[in-house]
Amino acid sequence: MIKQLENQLKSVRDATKREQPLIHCITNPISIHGCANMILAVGARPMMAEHPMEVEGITKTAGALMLNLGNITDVRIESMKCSARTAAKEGIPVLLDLVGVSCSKIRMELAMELIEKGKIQILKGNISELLAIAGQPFHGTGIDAGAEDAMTGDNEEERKEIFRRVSKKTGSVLLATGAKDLLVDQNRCLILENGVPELSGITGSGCMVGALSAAFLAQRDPFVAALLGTSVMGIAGEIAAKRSTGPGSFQMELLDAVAGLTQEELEARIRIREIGI
Ligand SMILES: Nc1ncnc2c1ncn2[C@@H]1O[C@H](COP(=O)(O)OP(=O)(O)OP(=O)(O)O)[C@@H](O)[C@H]1O
Ligand SMILES: Cc1ncsc1CCO
Repeated sequence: MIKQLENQLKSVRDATKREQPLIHCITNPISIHGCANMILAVGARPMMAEHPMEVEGITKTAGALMLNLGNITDVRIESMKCSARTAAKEGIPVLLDLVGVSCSKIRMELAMELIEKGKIQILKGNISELLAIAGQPFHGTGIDAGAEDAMTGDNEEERKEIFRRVSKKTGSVLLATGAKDLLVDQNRCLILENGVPELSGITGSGCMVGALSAAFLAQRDPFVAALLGTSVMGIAGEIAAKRSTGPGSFQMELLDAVAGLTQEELEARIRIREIGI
Protein backbone atom coordinates (compact mmCIF):
# COMPACT_ATOMS: atom_id res chain seq x y z
CA MET A 1 0.00 0.00 0.00
CA ILE A 2 2.84 2.43 0.85
CA LYS A 3 4.36 2.31 -2.68
CA GLN A 4 0.98 2.86 -4.26
CA LEU A 5 0.38 5.79 -1.88
CA GLU A 6 3.67 7.40 -2.96
CA ASN A 7 2.41 7.54 -6.56
CA GLN A 8 -0.83 9.10 -5.37
CA LEU A 9 1.07 11.70 -3.35
CA LYS A 10 2.96 12.74 -6.45
CA SER A 11 -0.11 12.99 -8.63
CA VAL A 12 -2.03 15.06 -6.03
CA ARG A 13 0.91 17.45 -5.53
CA ASP A 14 1.39 17.86 -9.29
CA ALA A 15 -2.33 18.45 -9.90
CA THR A 16 -2.48 21.06 -7.12
CA LYS A 17 0.37 23.01 -8.73
CA ARG A 18 -1.12 22.66 -12.21
CA GLU A 19 -4.75 23.45 -11.37
CA GLN A 20 -4.21 26.02 -8.59
CA PRO A 21 -7.58 25.34 -6.90
CA LEU A 22 -9.30 28.04 -4.88
CA ILE A 23 -9.44 27.06 -1.20
CA HIS A 24 -12.15 28.84 0.78
CA CYS A 25 -11.23 29.11 4.46
CA ILE A 26 -13.40 30.27 7.35
CA THR A 27 -10.88 30.22 10.15
CA ASN A 28 -9.42 31.98 13.16
CA PRO A 29 -7.51 35.30 13.03
CA ILE A 30 -4.62 33.87 15.08
CA SER A 31 -3.21 31.69 12.31
CA ILE A 32 -5.10 32.98 9.25
CA HIS A 33 -1.98 34.52 7.68
CA GLY A 34 0.10 31.36 8.16
CA CYS A 35 -2.69 29.24 6.68
CA ALA A 36 -3.00 31.43 3.58
CA ASN A 37 0.77 31.28 3.03
CA MET A 38 0.85 27.47 3.36
CA ILE A 39 -1.89 27.13 0.74
CA LEU A 40 0.11 29.37 -1.61
CA ALA A 41 3.31 27.41 -0.88
CA VAL A 42 1.83 24.22 -2.40
CA GLY A 43 0.45 26.01 -5.45
CA ALA A 44 -3.22 26.49 -4.49
CA ARG A 45 -5.04 29.81 -4.00
CA PRO A 46 -6.34 30.81 -0.55
CA MET A 47 -9.50 32.89 -0.05
CA MET A 48 -10.25 33.82 3.55
CA ALA A 49 -13.84 35.09 3.57
CA GLU A 50 -16.41 35.00 6.31
CA HIS A 51 -19.19 37.54 5.79
CA PRO A 52 -22.45 35.57 5.95
CA MET A 53 -23.80 37.42 2.90
CA GLU A 54 -20.89 36.46 0.63
CA VAL A 55 -19.79 32.98 1.68
CA GLU A 56 -22.36 31.02 -0.32
CA GLY A 57 -21.13 32.52 -3.60
CA ILE A 58 -17.48 32.01 -2.68
CA THR A 59 -17.87 28.42 -1.51
CA LYS A 60 -19.64 27.60 -4.79
CA THR A 61 -16.52 28.54 -6.78
CA ALA A 62 -14.01 26.75 -4.49
CA GLY A 63 -12.14 23.48 -4.99
CA ALA A 64 -12.37 22.77 -1.25
CA LEU A 65 -13.66 24.38 1.95
CA MET A 66 -11.79 24.55 5.26
CA LEU A 67 -13.78 25.28 8.44
CA ASN A 68 -11.65 25.90 11.55
CA LEU A 69 -13.36 26.35 14.94
CA GLY A 70 -10.34 28.08 16.55
CA ASN A 71 -12.03 31.42 17.24
CA ILE A 72 -15.78 31.19 17.15
CA THR A 73 -18.02 34.27 16.82
CA ASP A 74 -21.73 34.57 15.96
CA VAL A 75 -20.76 35.71 12.47
CA ARG A 76 -18.40 32.80 11.84
CA ILE A 77 -20.96 30.32 13.14
CA GLU A 78 -23.55 31.64 10.68
CA SER A 79 -21.05 31.65 7.80
CA MET A 80 -19.78 28.14 8.55
CA LYS A 81 -23.31 26.72 8.55
CA CYS A 82 -24.09 28.49 5.28
CA SER A 83 -20.86 27.36 3.59
CA ALA A 84 -21.25 23.78 4.84
CA ARG A 85 -24.78 23.68 3.38
CA THR A 86 -23.54 25.09 0.07
CA ALA A 87 -20.62 22.65 -0.09
CA ALA A 88 -22.92 19.67 0.57
CA LYS A 89 -25.33 20.83 -2.16
CA GLU A 90 -22.58 21.49 -4.71
CA GLY A 91 -20.42 18.45 -3.90
CA ILE A 92 -17.44 20.52 -2.71
CA PRO A 93 -15.18 18.64 -0.27
CA VAL A 94 -14.90 19.98 3.29
CA LEU A 95 -12.24 19.74 6.03
CA LEU A 96 -13.43 20.52 9.57
CA ASP A 97 -10.71 21.43 12.09
CA LEU A 98 -12.09 20.77 15.56
CA VAL A 99 -9.90 23.33 17.39
CA GLY A 100 -11.13 23.66 20.98
CA VAL A 101 -14.08 21.23 20.96
CA SER A 102 -12.52 19.64 24.03
CA CYS A 103 -12.83 22.89 26.05
CA SER A 104 -16.00 24.54 24.75
CA LYS A 105 -19.62 23.37 24.67
CA ILE A 106 -20.52 25.85 21.93
CA ARG A 107 -17.77 24.51 19.64
CA MET A 108 -18.72 20.91 20.36
CA GLU A 109 -22.38 21.59 19.50
CA LEU A 110 -21.41 23.42 16.32
CA ALA A 111 -19.05 20.59 15.29
CA MET A 112 -21.77 17.99 15.85
CA GLU A 113 -24.25 20.00 13.79
CA LEU A 114 -21.76 20.45 10.93
CA ILE A 115 -20.95 16.73 11.00
CA GLU A 116 -24.60 15.65 11.08
CA LYS A 117 -26.03 18.11 8.55
CA GLY A 118 -23.01 18.70 6.32
CA LYS A 119 -20.79 16.30 4.45
CA ILE A 120 -17.30 16.42 6.01
CA GLN A 121 -14.53 14.60 4.14
CA ILE A 122 -11.75 15.21 6.69
CA LEU A 123 -12.36 15.53 10.43
CA LYS A 124 -9.16 16.85 11.95
CA GLY A 125 -8.00 17.82 15.43
CA ASN A 126 -5.43 17.05 18.04
CA ILE A 127 -5.83 13.66 19.67
CA SER A 128 -7.86 15.02 22.64
CA GLU A 129 -10.28 16.83 20.30
CA LEU A 130 -10.84 13.66 18.27
CA LEU A 131 -11.39 11.59 21.43
CA ALA A 132 -13.96 14.19 22.58
CA ILE A 133 -15.81 13.94 19.25
CA ALA A 134 -15.78 10.14 19.56
CA GLY A 135 -17.45 10.44 23.00
CA GLN A 136 -14.38 9.00 24.75
CA PRO A 137 -12.62 10.25 27.91
CA PHE A 138 -10.06 12.97 27.08
CA HIS A 139 -7.60 15.20 28.92
CA GLY A 140 -7.10 18.22 26.67
CA THR A 141 -7.39 21.74 28.09
CA GLY A 142 -7.79 24.91 26.04
CA ILE A 143 -6.64 24.15 22.51
CA ASP A 144 -3.95 21.70 23.68
CA ALA A 145 -4.04 17.93 23.80
CA GLY A 146 -3.52 16.28 27.20
CA ALA A 147 -0.27 14.34 27.64
CA GLU A 148 -2.35 11.40 28.93
CA ASP A 149 -4.06 11.15 25.53
CA ALA A 150 -0.83 10.89 23.45
CA MET A 151 -0.49 8.01 20.99
CA THR A 152 1.67 5.18 22.33
CA GLY A 153 2.44 1.68 21.10
CA ASP A 154 -0.06 0.41 23.68
CA ASN A 155 -3.13 2.41 22.64
CA GLU A 156 -2.80 2.28 18.83
CA GLU A 157 -5.13 -0.70 18.33
CA GLU A 158 -7.83 0.66 20.62
CA ARG A 159 -7.70 4.12 19.03
CA LYS A 160 -7.85 2.60 15.56
CA GLU A 161 -11.10 0.83 16.46
CA ILE A 162 -12.61 3.92 18.12
CA PHE A 163 -11.89 6.16 15.14
CA ARG A 164 -12.83 3.55 12.57
CA ARG A 165 -16.30 3.43 14.16
CA VAL A 166 -16.55 7.23 13.90
CA SER A 167 -15.39 7.08 10.28
CA LYS A 168 -18.05 4.48 9.50
CA LYS A 169 -20.76 6.60 11.10
CA THR A 170 -19.74 9.95 9.56
CA GLY A 171 -18.17 8.89 6.26
CA SER A 172 -15.18 11.11 7.13
CA VAL A 173 -11.44 10.42 7.19
CA LEU A 174 -10.14 11.13 10.71
CA LEU A 175 -6.80 12.85 11.31
CA ALA A 176 -5.57 13.12 14.91
CA THR A 177 -2.34 15.15 15.22
CA GLY A 178 0.33 15.04 17.89
CA ALA A 179 3.94 13.87 18.18
CA LYS A 180 2.63 10.87 16.24
CA ASP A 181 -0.33 11.43 13.96
CA LEU A 182 -3.10 8.91 13.39
CA LEU A 183 -4.96 8.71 10.08
CA VAL A 184 -8.00 6.44 9.87
CA ASP A 185 -10.78 5.69 7.43
CA GLN A 186 -13.13 2.71 7.27
CA ASN A 187 -10.52 0.41 5.71
CA ARG A 188 -7.08 1.83 6.52
CA CYS A 189 -5.07 3.10 9.46
CA LEU A 190 -1.68 4.81 9.32
CA ILE A 191 0.64 6.22 11.96
CA LEU A 192 2.58 9.22 10.60
CA GLU A 193 5.91 9.73 12.31
CA ASN A 194 7.43 12.84 10.76
CA GLY A 195 7.74 16.08 12.71
CA VAL A 196 9.73 17.81 15.44
CA PRO A 197 8.77 19.30 18.84
CA GLU A 198 9.53 22.80 17.41
CA LEU A 199 6.21 22.53 15.52
CA SER A 200 4.31 22.86 18.78
CA GLY A 201 6.47 25.90 19.70
CA ILE A 202 4.75 28.14 17.13
CA THR A 203 1.05 28.95 17.10
CA GLY A 204 -1.15 27.46 14.42
CA SER A 205 0.97 24.54 13.21
CA GLY A 206 -2.11 22.33 13.52
CA CYS A 207 -4.23 24.90 11.67
CA MET A 208 -1.58 24.97 8.93
CA VAL A 209 -1.73 21.17 8.62
CA GLY A 210 -5.47 21.69 8.09
CA ALA A 211 -4.84 24.36 5.45
CA LEU A 212 -2.35 22.15 3.56
CA SER A 213 -4.71 19.18 3.71
CA ALA A 214 -7.58 21.37 2.45
CA ALA A 215 -5.42 22.52 -0.49
CA PHE A 216 -4.78 18.89 -1.45
CA LEU A 217 -8.42 17.94 -0.76
CA ALA A 218 -9.47 19.76 -3.93
CA GLN A 219 -8.19 16.63 -5.76
CA ARG A 220 -10.97 14.71 -3.95
CA ASP A 221 -9.06 11.94 -2.22
CA PRO A 222 -9.47 12.81 1.50
CA PHE A 223 -7.17 10.07 2.81
CA VAL A 224 -4.28 11.08 0.52
CA ALA A 225 -4.96 14.79 1.15
CA ALA A 226 -4.69 14.39 4.93
CA LEU A 227 -1.63 12.14 4.62
CA LEU A 228 0.06 14.65 2.34
CA GLY A 229 -0.85 17.73 4.40
CA THR A 230 0.50 16.16 7.59
CA SER A 231 3.64 14.64 6.07
CA VAL A 232 4.60 17.80 4.17
CA MET A 233 4.31 19.78 7.41
CA GLY A 234 6.24 17.18 9.44
CA ILE A 235 9.09 16.91 6.92
CA ALA A 236 9.26 20.69 6.42
CA GLY A 237 9.44 21.00 10.23
CA GLU A 238 12.42 18.63 10.32
CA ILE A 239 14.21 20.66 7.63
CA ALA A 240 13.33 24.01 9.25
CA ALA A 241 14.53 22.88 12.69
CA LYS A 242 18.02 22.29 11.25
CA ARG A 243 18.14 25.72 9.60
CA SER A 244 16.73 27.87 12.41
CA THR A 245 17.82 29.21 15.80
CA GLY A 246 14.44 29.79 17.54
CA PRO A 247 10.69 30.03 16.91
CA GLY A 248 11.00 33.19 14.80
CA SER A 249 13.44 31.83 12.25
CA PHE A 250 11.77 28.40 12.48
CA GLN A 251 8.49 29.88 11.27
CA MET A 252 10.22 31.53 8.32
CA GLU A 253 12.25 28.42 7.42
CA LEU A 254 9.10 26.28 7.70
CA LEU A 255 7.33 28.18 4.93
CA ASP A 256 10.45 28.03 2.71
CA ALA A 257 10.78 24.29 3.37
CA VAL A 258 7.14 23.60 2.43
CA ALA A 259 7.48 25.63 -0.78
CA GLY A 260 10.84 24.04 -1.68
CA LEU A 261 10.10 20.39 -0.84
CA THR A 262 10.92 18.16 -3.82
CA GLN A 263 9.18 14.87 -4.55
CA GLU A 264 12.50 13.00 -4.11
CA GLU A 265 12.97 14.55 -0.66
CA LEU A 266 9.38 13.79 0.32
CA GLU A 267 9.71 10.12 -0.69
CA ALA A 268 13.09 9.76 1.03
CA ARG A 269 11.92 11.28 4.33
CA ILE A 270 8.29 10.23 4.70
CA ARG A 271 7.70 7.94 7.69
CA ILE A 272 4.45 6.01 7.56
CA ARG A 273 3.54 2.87 9.48
CA GLU A 274 0.46 0.87 8.59
CA ILE A 275 -1.68 -0.79 11.26
CA GLY A 276 -3.71 -3.64 9.82
CA ILE A 277 -7.49 -3.31 9.89
N1 LIG B 1 6.49 16.70 19.64
C1 LIG B 1 6.27 16.60 18.32
N2 LIG B 1 7.06 15.80 17.57
C2 LIG B 1 6.86 15.67 16.25
N3 LIG B 1 5.87 16.32 15.57
C3 LIG B 1 5.05 17.13 16.26
C4 LIG B 1 5.19 17.30 17.66
N4 LIG B 1 4.22 18.15 18.07
C5 LIG B 1 3.51 18.48 16.98
N5 LIG B 1 3.99 17.86 15.88
C6 LIG B 1 3.49 18.00 14.50
O1 LIG B 1 3.03 19.34 14.37
C7 LIG B 1 1.84 19.40 13.60
C8 LIG B 1 0.75 20.09 14.39
O2 LIG B 1 0.25 19.20 15.35
P1 LIG B 1 -0.31 19.61 16.76
O3 LIG B 1 -1.00 18.41 17.30
O4 LIG B 1 0.75 20.25 17.58
O5 LIG B 1 -1.40 20.69 16.35
P2 LIG B 1 -2.31 21.61 17.24
O6 LIG B 1 -2.16 21.33 18.69
O7 LIG B 1 -3.68 21.48 16.67
O8 LIG B 1 -1.67 23.02 16.87
P3 LIG B 1 -2.30 24.50 16.92
O9 LIG B 1 -3.47 24.46 17.88
O10 LIG B 1 -1.18 25.37 17.39
O11 LIG B 1 -2.73 24.83 15.54
C9 LIG B 1 1.50 17.96 13.21
O12 LIG B 1 1.95 17.75 11.89
C10 LIG B 1 2.31 17.11 14.18
O13 LIG B 1 2.74 15.91 13.59
C1 LIG C 1 -3.82 30.28 20.12
C2 LIG C 1 -5.14 29.94 19.51
N1 LIG C 1 -6.29 30.19 20.19
C3 LIG C 1 -7.37 29.83 19.52
S1 LIG C 1 -7.02 29.15 17.99
C4 LIG C 1 -5.35 29.38 18.25
C5 LIG C 1 -4.36 29.04 17.20
C6 LIG C 1 -3.93 27.62 17.20
O1 LIG C 1 -4.96 26.71 17.08
